[in-house]
Amino acid sequence: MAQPERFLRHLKRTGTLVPTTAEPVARVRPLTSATLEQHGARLTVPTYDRAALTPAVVHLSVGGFSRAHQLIYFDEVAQRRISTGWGVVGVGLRARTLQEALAPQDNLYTVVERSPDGERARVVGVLTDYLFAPDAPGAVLDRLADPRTRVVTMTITDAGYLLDPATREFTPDDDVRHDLACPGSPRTVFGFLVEALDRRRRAGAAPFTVVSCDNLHRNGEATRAAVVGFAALRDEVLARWITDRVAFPSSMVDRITPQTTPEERAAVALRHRVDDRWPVITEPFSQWVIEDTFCNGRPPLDDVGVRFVRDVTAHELMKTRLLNASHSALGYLGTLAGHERIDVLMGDPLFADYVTRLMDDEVTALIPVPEGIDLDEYKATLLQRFANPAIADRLSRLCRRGSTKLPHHLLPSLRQALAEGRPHALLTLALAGWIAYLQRVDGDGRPVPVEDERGPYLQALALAGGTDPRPLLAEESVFGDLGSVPGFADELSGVLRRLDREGVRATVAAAVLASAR
Ligand SMILES: NC(=O)c1ccc[n+]([C@@H]2O[C@H](COP(=O)([O-])OP(=O)(O)OC[C@H]3O[C@@H](n4cnc5c(N)ncnc54)[C@H](O)[C@@H]3O)[C@@H](O)[C@H]2O)c1
Ligand SMILES: O=P(O)(O)OC[C@@H](O)[C@@H](O)[C@H](O)[C@H](O)CO
Repeated sequence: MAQPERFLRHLKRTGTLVPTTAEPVARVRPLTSATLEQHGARLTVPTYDRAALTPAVVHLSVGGFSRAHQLIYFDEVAQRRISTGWGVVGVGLRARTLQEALAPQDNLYTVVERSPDGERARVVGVLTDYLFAPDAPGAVLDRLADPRTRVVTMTITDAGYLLDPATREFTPDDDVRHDLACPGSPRTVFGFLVEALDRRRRAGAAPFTVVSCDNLHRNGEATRAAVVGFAALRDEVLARWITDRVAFPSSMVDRITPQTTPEERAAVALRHRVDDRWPVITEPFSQWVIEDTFCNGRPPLDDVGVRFVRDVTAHELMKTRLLNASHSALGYLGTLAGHERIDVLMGDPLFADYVTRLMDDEVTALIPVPEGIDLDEYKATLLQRFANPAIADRLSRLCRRGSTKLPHHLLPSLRQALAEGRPHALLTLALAGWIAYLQRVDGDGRPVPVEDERGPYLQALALAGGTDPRPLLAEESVFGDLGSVPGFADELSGVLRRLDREGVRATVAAAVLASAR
C-alpha cells in the first residue's frame, strides 16, 4: 500500500507528473460530478442526467464484479438514451470500505477494460445512491419497499445462500435468527428481501423481481429456496404469496474481474488522470443471459447485449463447468506449482495442455450445447481470456471458497463422468489439487490459512487423512455421495500419493500424457 499511496499523494500535491516529453501533462483530478466534464476529454463519462434516473433497481452486495458487469449494462441503457427508468441503488451488507470510497465521488467510479492490445476506461454514473445496510437498515427497507423498485439484483457469493448442498433446504444461521426476531433491522439479504416483500404485500403493491448474479447452479431457484425458506420461518401466508407472485429468473453471468490492487489504482490515476478511490479492472468480454420471467416489468437490457431465454441451464452449465471448474483446477494446481497469476500459468505449456484436455477430453461430453453457441470457439476464447496478461488475475482469487464452489462447478462433472463410465482422471487430479492445497502447512506445521468459511475444519480433515482422502470425502455437505462411489476413494488416493511422491508438475504431466493416448 505504501508506495502507491505515496505516489498518489504526490500526484495530488503537484497536480501533475514530471513531464517526460515537451507535451503538457494533464492534471490528475478527483472523480466527482463537478469534474466529470473535464474527465470527458479523455474517458467515456455519463452524458445523461443522473438526477433524472428512476431508482428502479436495487443491487444487494455491491462488489467488483457487479460494478464491472450488471451496472455497466444498466449504465448503457441510460447512456444510449434507451430509458431513464433504470437507475441503480447499491447496498453494502458487510464492509464499509466501498461506501467510504464512493461517497466523496458522488457514487461515480471508473471501469477499465484491459486486453493485451490496450485498454479503455469509462466512468459509470448509473449508481445513483449507495446505502451501507448496517448503518441504515431502515433506509434499505424503505428503498426495497418503494413501489418504484422493480428489480433486485444481487451478488452475495455462493456461500451466502445458506442452502444445504444436498437438499437445497434453507439452513438458518445466527444472523437469520436475529432477522426473524428483529424484522425491522435485518442483517441478511433474506431478512431485507422478506421484510420488504411483506411491506409491499400489505400495501397491495406489486413485488419486485429478484435476479441472482452469483455463480451457482440454477441461481434463481436457489434464491427462491432461500427467500421462501426464510419467509416460511416467519409466516406461511407470506411464504405462499412470495412463491406465487415473485419471479426469480436464473441467470448466467460472466466477466472475469480481478480484485483491484492499490498499484492498479495508482496506474489508473497515472494513465487516465483520474483519482478514483476504487476503480475496477476487468476484461473486454462480458456475457449475461437471463430467464425471461420478470414479475414487475423487464428492463430493456436486450437492447444492450443481454440475452433473454426461456431456460438458462445450458448456458449456465457451459460457463460454470468449463470456465469456473477450470479456474478452480488451475488455481489449486498452479498454486501448488508455485505460480501466482493465471496468465503466467497459461504461458506454461504443461498447464495450458492440462486445462485444454480437461475441457476437451472430460467436461465437453458432459454438458449440453446452448443454442447458437460453437463450443470449440467458446473454449478457445476461454483459453485466451485466462491468458490475458493485462488483467493479471491472481490464483488466490480463484482458490477462495473451494468448499462452496467445487460442489457447483467441478464435483457434478466428476460424479457424472463416474456414473457414465467416462474419462475423469483430469477432474480427479483437480480435486486432488484442492486436497493438497488444503494440506499445505507453514514452517511450524500449522495449516496455511485459506479463504473459505469452512477452511480450518476441512484442512483438519484433509491433514488427518494424508494421502487417504476418506476422512474428507465423508463430509457429505461438500462431496455428497462421491465417497461411496466404488473405487473412487482408491483412485483419488493414488493421485494424492503421486502428488506427494513426485510433485505437482510430474503428476500433471503424467495425467496429460495418459489423457492424450
Ligand atoms: N469477479 C468475477 O470475475 C465474477 C464473475 C462472475 C460472477 N462473480 C460472482 O460475483 C460474486 C461476487 O464476486 P466479486 O468478484 O464481486 O467479489 P467481491 O469480493 O468484490 O464482492 C463480494 C461481495 O459480497 C459480499 N458478501 C460476501 N458474503 C456475503 C453474504 N453472506 N451476504 C451478503 N453479502 C456477502 C461482500 O461483502 C462483498 O461486497 C461471487 O459470487 C462471484 O462468484 C464474480
Ligand atoms: O468469484 P468466485 O470466487 O466465485 O470465483 C472465482 C472465479 O472463478 C470467478 O470469479 C470468475 O472469474 C467468473 O465467474 C468469470 O465470470
